[in-house]
Amino acid sequence: MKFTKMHGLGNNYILFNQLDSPVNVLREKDYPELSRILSDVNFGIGSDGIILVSSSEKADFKMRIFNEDGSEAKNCGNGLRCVAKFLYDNLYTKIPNFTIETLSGVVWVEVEVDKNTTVEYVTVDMGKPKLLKGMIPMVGDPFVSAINEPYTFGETEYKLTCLSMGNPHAILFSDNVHEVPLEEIGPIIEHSRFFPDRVNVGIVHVKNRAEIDYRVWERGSGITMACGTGACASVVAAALNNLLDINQAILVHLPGGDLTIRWDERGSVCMRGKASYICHGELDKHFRLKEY
Ligand SMILES: N[C@@H](CCC[C@H](N)C(=O)O)C(=O)O
Repeated sequence: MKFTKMHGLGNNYILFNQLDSPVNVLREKDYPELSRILSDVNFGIGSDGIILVSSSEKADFKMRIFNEDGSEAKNCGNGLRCVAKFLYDNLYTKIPNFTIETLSGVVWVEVEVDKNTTVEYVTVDMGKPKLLKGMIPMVGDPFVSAINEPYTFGETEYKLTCLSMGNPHAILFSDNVHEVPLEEIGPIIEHSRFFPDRVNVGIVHVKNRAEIDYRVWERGSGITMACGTGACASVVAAALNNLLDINQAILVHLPGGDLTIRWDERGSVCMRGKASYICHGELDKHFRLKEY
C-alpha cells in the first residue's frame, strides 16, 4: 500500500490513492484502526489522520477523512487542498478546476501552479455555513443559532458562537489566542453534553476588521497547526458578531501559516491557501512501514 504524507499549513495527513487499484486491499472496517495506528507519532508514522482519495459518482473525485482517533469526519479544508494538489500534480486531471465529493457534499476546487508547474495554491468553495443548532448539531432549539451564547464548563463560562462547515465548530473570542488554555478546555468542550457529535474548538482574536488569529483543538485529533474548516468557521463567527467586514478577503493567521477566507453572507465561504508534500512511502500488510 503506497501512501503520500502531505500537509496544509502543518495540518498533516497520510493520503491513500484508491484511484488506480480496482481491488481495494483495505476493508471499510480497517480505516479507523489504520488511522489510529499510522497517526501515532511514537509507534506509527505520525499524523493528524488519514485521507482516502477515490472515484466518485457525483463529482470528479471523492475524499474521505479519518481523524487521529479513528473517527470519520465529513469535511476537511486542509485535506481538500492537499487532495487537489495531489490530483493535479499527478495528472489525474489536466483541468485546473474540478469537483471533489466529501461526506458533507460536493465542493469545487481551483489550483494555481508555480513556475515548476506544480500546484502552489488551492482555492476551495467550502459551501454555505450551517448556522442552526439542529444542523451543527448542538442541544437546544434546533431552529435558532448560537451566536455569542454563554455556556458553562465546570466553574468557567465561555461565550460560544457555533456553526457547521460540514463539521461542527465552536468558536470563542479572546484578546490573545494563547491566553486561553486550549489544551485544557478543548477536550472539555469537545466532549461536553452540548454537542452530541462532539465539536472542534477554536479561539479567535480579531486583530482588525480584515485579519484574525486562530488556534484550534480538533475533534478526534487534539491541537493541530491549522484547520481549514475551522478558519472558515472563525471568519463566519466573527462576521456574525459584527467584528469583521465581510465580502472581502480576510487574512487568517494559524500556527502553521496563513489562509485567506472570503464569505459573501448570501453564499459560500471560499478558502485559499497552500498545500505541500512531506514524503512518500509504502506499508506492508501489517500496516508497518516497508523498509528498502
Ligand atoms: N483539519 C481539518 C478538519 C478535520 C476534521 C475535524 N477534526 C472533525 O472531526 O470535524 C480541516 O482542515 O478542516
